[in-house]
Amino acid sequence: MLWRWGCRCLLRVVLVPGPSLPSDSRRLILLNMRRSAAPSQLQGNPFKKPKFISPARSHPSPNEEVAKLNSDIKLFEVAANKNNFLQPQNDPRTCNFNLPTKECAKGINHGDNYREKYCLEASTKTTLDLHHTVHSAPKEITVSKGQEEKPDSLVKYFSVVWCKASKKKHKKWEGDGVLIVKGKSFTLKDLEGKDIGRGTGYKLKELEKIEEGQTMMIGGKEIEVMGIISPDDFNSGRCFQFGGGCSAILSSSQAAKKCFSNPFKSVCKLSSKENKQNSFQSCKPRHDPYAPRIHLENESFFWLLRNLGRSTENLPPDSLVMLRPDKNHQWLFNKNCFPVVDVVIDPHLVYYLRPHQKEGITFLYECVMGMRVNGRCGAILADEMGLGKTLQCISLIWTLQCQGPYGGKPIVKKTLIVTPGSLVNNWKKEFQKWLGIERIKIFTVDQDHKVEEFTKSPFYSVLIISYEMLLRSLDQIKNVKFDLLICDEGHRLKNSTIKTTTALISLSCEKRIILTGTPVQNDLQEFFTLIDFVNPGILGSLSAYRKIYEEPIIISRQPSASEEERELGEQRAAELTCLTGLFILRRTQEVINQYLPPKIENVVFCRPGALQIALYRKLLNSQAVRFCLQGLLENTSHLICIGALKKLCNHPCLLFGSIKEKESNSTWDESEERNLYEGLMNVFPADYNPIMFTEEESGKLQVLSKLLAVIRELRPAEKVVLVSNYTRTLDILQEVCKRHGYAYTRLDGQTPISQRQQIVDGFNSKYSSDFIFLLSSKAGGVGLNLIGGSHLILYDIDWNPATDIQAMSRVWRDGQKHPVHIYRLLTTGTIEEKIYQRQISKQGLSGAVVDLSKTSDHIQFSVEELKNLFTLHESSHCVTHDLLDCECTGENHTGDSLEKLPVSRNCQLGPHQQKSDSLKPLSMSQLKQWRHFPGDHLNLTDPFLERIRENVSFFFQNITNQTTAI
Ligand SMILES: Nc1ncnc2c1ncn2[C@@H]1O[C@H](COP(=O)(O)OP(=O)(O)OP(=O)(O)O)[C@@H](O)[C@H]1O
Ligand SMILES: [Mg+2]
Repeated sequence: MLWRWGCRCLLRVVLVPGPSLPSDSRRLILLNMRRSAAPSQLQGNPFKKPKFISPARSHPSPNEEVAKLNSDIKLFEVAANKNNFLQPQNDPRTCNFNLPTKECAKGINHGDNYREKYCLEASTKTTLDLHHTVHSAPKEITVSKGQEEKPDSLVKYFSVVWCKASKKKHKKWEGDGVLIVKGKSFTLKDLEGKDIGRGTGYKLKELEKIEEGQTMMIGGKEIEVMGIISPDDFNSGRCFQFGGGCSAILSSSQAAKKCFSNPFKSVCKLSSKENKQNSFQSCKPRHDPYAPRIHLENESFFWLLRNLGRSTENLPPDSLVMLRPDKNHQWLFNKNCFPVVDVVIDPHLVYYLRPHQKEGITFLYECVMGMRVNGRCGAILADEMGLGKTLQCISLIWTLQCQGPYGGKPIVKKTLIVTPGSLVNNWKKEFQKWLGIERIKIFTVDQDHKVEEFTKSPFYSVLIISYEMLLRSLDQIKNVKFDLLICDEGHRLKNSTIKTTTALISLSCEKRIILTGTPVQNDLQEFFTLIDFVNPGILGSLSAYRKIYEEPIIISRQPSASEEERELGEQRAAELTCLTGLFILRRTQEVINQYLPPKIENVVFCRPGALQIALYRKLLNSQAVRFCLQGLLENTSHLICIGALKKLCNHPCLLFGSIKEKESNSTWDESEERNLYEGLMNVFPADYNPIMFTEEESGKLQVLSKLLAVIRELRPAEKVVLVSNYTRTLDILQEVCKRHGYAYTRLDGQTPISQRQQIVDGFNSKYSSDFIFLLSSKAGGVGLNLIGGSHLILYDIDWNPATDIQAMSRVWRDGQKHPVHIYRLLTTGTIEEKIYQRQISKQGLSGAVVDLSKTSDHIQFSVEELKNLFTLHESSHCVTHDLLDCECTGENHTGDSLEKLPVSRNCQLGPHQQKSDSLKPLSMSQLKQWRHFPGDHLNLTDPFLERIRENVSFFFQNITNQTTAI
């Protein structure tokens, strides 16, 4: 009834008191009052009212309460163990109220019926029943003086609202109360049971007529009768809990419904003390789960829901509501029987989230809450680069820090984020970008800000630290109880023996998330380590895992595998995918393509300079290379040869410098490198000075120089990210910048962590005058957002495709305003082409990106492979194109139709990609579909390529999100 009266003005004629009443009460009163000040009128949610503590009984200690609750839970547990938990439980002390049926588990979509049935009624019953058992009736009310000798039937109880008597036209009710009418007297009590008004000498006849809506004066107070209270509700004290108004004439559950019928009016904001007192009372979602504010951009979220077996009917389209816990979950995690409350993502964030991010947050929430795999709280979010893994995590942290499904209690107090050094401040920045500086207090660890500061202060809830610092501060970190652990770029934990992994494993935090854009997929043992880190023990012991999964899968993929072995391996792989797929999520770049500008990727085959060719020949004829090819040298000798050839491709002066360095070394005479470098110095001009290097000496440097010039000329407002794996090479590129007067900035391994974000921000700023960002891919290849640049030039190639893919993903990301141009420079016919071929065929074979830390040191080469590596193809325009078996004559081939071939970038485990119809590795096939043409082709439409063609033997080009003008 309270709600019905809630917001209207009342005009009432009230009773005429008898002559013995005080004069102010004796008048006939015309009341016209607003009723907004009484708590019952204000809040709507009676649970927010001050709790009544019976003066007749000392308040039970928290322990008593817990003991009581525990015994209740035990009852429930027994019932659950007997598989009875779907049957209604009539014992009011048990937690039967909180056992939703299947419908409940549909989760995200709670229709009205559902809300009524499970959220409101059940939750409130909990509260009612528990209060019933904890508090006894306030004796001074039921047996107050002068009332004892009269039978209860003569006593009547009413719920009322009251205010001081006044002649003001618009009055406000000041509070809820309980009116006790006995014989000819009234007593008015407030909700703490205190007498606040008395009156005697009324006519019995009039007293009998008191009814709902009636207003009257008593003891200097005006009151309005809201409803009748049953003796039971009065004796139990319940009427004092709920403002009297909802108890008497409504059954408890009805009352509950009423009290919850508008649960979104205000958000519970209780102080910690109040929180304790009202632990069963904060049962409203923090945000409106039904608010129609935003529109989902596309179908993918609905698709996900359907895939998860959830109903999409009546789905509130504009709010993001997390799955409600099912009965099992409640049984495991809701030991205190708190009412179940919707967890709703902050609409402020939802407004910005992409559909795949909403999906991702839902996924992460369900994982860390242990809803996807019973009792396991780990997840791997392996979205490709730039999909906003950071925002998804921030949304999760913010949600869990403020909300929870049980009584709304937050799930997470402290979060630990471990990330590569260059991203520590990026995380902080992202927190500020999405949540501002007030909502969450972030602490970042660096030289000047130690972990101790975080541990001593209750102020911060999120600690962001680099992997390196984590090792140094492990002891202090272990002293903090973190509820959520996020390992960014977490593929580095693939090795269980490295210190970082053991350190992180040693933390007791159960909810663990690994973020990675380049997950380990090809090495099953490393895969195990990552899985075992987030969900310890889920795959059993390592030895069991090897027997059950690893061995059969590996055997099945060998060419000699029997049909039976192949089948078994595929089944095991499928099983492993199925199990781990519950807590691994990977989406590819395609999901955000529509939000990004066009991307023009180019592989540019640069003709080597004359000096390069002469030196290359000499190196290939060296004793060291010959011995390598005969298998006569130590295992690692070929690596020295490969290293020398790679340096030469970047620039001959690098090779010159390293020979000079070696020669000055005292061990030079016995050095293996002597065999490689012998006679090489004679090939350099006699007066060669590496400091005075020229661009003409390196094919790639010539192309780079022209490329920078044309970008500067055609797009003066655009900037370039220039990436290399080597700092020495970066030195050369830096020198080129200086010579041409290009403003630049640089980030490499030597850059202090504390300065890295500043450098990135400076470059991204539209006010920055920097034209070039020199980036070491090892130091800053992962995670950085360099959207200030719209041209990215990958100057050299890495054995590991993941390293290059990571680096190339720095500019084509959310926030990029210009079409993005990516240039991968390779020296034609050299080892660089071979590495590229290996990269793409390896990708194709595995159907996955590979582990970032794999370098050539880990690669085993057969003699055949070494022969191929150590061959210079001087007459080919492009060896890679020659290998493609392309029917084109090399003249502006527009590529095969993309529809012809399955384009799968699925990086989960599963049936081997070789099963694909294509006999060729997939990526090679994909490359064939790119536009390709020789450098001397007549009609180059791309103005940038047009300008560099002189030094280029061949181009491959692929355009994503093509619009008209590039
Ligand atoms: N919904 C969004 N709307 C606008 N910008 C977004 C959105 N989500 C993310 N971004 C921005 O996109 C950029 C890339 O996000 P983020 O760094 O989280 O990517 P990531 O998935 O971690 O990639 P990586 O694997 O490279 O680290 C950031 O600048 C981020 O602020
Ligand atoms: Mg990232």
